[in-house]
Amino acid sequence: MTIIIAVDGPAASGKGTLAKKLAKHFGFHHLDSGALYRLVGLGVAEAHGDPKKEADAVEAARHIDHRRADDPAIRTAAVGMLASIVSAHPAVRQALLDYQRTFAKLPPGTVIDGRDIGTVVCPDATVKLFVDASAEVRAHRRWLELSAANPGDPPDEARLLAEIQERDARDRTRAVAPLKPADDAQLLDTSNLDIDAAFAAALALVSPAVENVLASSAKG
Ligand SMILES: Nc1ncnc2c1ncn2[C@@H]1O[C@H](COP(=O)(O)OP(=O)(O)O)[C@@H](O)[C@H]1O
Ligand SMILES: Nc1ccn([C@@H]2O[C@H](COP(=O)(O)OP(=O)(O)O)[C@@H](O)[C@H]2O)c(=O)n1
Repeated sequence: MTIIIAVDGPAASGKGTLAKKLAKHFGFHHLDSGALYRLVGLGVAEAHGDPKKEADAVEAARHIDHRRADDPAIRTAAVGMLASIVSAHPAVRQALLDYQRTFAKLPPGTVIDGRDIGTVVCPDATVKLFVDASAEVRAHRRWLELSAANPGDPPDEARLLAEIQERDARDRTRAVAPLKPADDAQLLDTSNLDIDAAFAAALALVSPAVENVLASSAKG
């Protein structure tokens, strides 16, 4: 039985950082589901389509190039905004569902981060985390990240905060798979935790469930 750790949360809450570290710790596979939506957003832009048009967004979703998941071009605030617009189309979410669910089953375990992993993609996940932090803290973290990636042209922090708030509001209020904690998710606020402290807290929350499954599969 594959162990699935679902890590959801709003923009720049640190869910990707925690998901990667958890995957490394347990020797599990990691999927950044947000990268899929970012690739769709980028695909629409490159095809000169309209992200608000479901047909344009679905076309891009059917042709995403997974090899570009590490492309820095998808990490910009502008592509984050496009991702949030295309991800509100039900048919786009549907087009990406099979890939995520197939990935989730890779043995011995997977860690997937996103917005709807614990609620829609993997409602039966072994354990679910919902990572959060204040909007100001999240915008500052994203500012540090984008400034480091592009020191010659750092983004405006106030604008980043506004964009993150706009994106979160859209993600939280969309009709399909809105951003919200699953009923059985464990909440982790990282506003006052550095990366090491957040990881220690995340590990303490998920370890009991993971160890439990590992112990019962060892017994056979
Ligand atoms: N607890 C934390 N304290 C300080 N910085 C953090 C923390 N968690 C993540 N970061 C940094 O904040 C930025 C956004 O984190 P990331 O994991 O990409 O967030 P998300 O996946 O939720 O968008 C990254 O530069 C990351 O290194
Ligand atoms: N499982 C997911 C993951 C991302 N998304 C969408 O994709 C956008 C970009 O996601 P992301 O995880 O890369 O964003 P950040 O948290 O890294 O800023 C989000 O704002 C959501 O609109 C989603 O709808 N469902």
